[in-house]
Amino acid sequence: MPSDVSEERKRDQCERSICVNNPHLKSMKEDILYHLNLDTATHDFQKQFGDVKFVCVGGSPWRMKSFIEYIAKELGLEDLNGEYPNLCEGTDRYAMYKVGPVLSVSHGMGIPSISIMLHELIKLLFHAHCTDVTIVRIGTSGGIGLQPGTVVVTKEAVDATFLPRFEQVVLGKTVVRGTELDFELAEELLQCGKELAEFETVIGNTMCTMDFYEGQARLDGAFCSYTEEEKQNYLSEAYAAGVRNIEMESSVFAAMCKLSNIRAAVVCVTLLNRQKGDQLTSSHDVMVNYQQRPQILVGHYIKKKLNAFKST
Ligand SMILES: O=P(O)(O)O[C@@H]1C[C@H](O)[C@@H](CO)O1
Ligand SMILES: O=c1cc[nH]c(=O)[nH]1
Repeated sequence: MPSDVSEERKRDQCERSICVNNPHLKSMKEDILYHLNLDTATHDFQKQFGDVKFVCVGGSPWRMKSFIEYIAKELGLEDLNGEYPNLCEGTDRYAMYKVGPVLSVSHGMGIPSISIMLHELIKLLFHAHCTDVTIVRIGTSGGIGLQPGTVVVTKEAVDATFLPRFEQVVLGKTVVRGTELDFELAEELLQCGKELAEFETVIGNTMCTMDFYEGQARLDGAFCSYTEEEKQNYLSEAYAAGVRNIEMESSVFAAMCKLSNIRAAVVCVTLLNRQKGDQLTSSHDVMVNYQQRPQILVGHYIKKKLNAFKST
């Protein structure tokens, strides 16, 4: 049987429970999620996290704290003292907050950083016996051919050659993984953008790069070996391939969520139009406003879903 068919079957059997595919886990007495400063010996994961249905992740700990404050208010779950403890206290690698069924986790910058966090987060959800979880990356990005402040819901996460794949080196060999996201979820999020009508929301491909400067064809890094014209040609090729924004985590995020059978989406605001420049010149207030947009959109989606659960 081709491996993708058996993988598909395995996934169907899981029925939206979290899939980990590691035979070694069973023989471990305890599991230490080192970078989250959580472990199965001293924490009851099922009790603490078993009710999680929505996970939002983003690069900055500050953004993920502000998201939990926002969603708590939206869901009427505000803490009277305004206290939202960091569940990863004791490590400064990542920050994690929870209100009701919503978990908010920071992942730092770039593929290696989000990948480590996702390994540990996926195991956390697995140990907690969570089911039917939706995970959304709420991030920032550089746009192509879009007004700054536009929110892009990712259709496909592509690499720097515009292909929907993520390459991981395992035991010295390159393993290529698919980066499909949940199309239905992306459509629902786009619809939420339309309902809100507070800012432009579009669907498009997101290019995930290994670097912010040369990797994203910037002219303002410490090194640059190409001309402005070559930069513009590359961005035009990306646009022609359906790319509407560029960031640094979507491909591994999509690949790992797909492997673990978690419904996933990427929603990033564009901070600038890369065809017009490289430096981020908007004021602090404008940047803060832009960063809130994916939070507002995903907050609307979560509220809608929870209201729908209630009425069934
Ligand atoms: O979630 P964030 O805003 O961190 O995502 C993008 C991609 C990189 O991590 C970072 C670069 O500024 O922003
Ligand atoms: O241009 C940008 C802006 C935010 N994040 C990126 O990765 N690129």
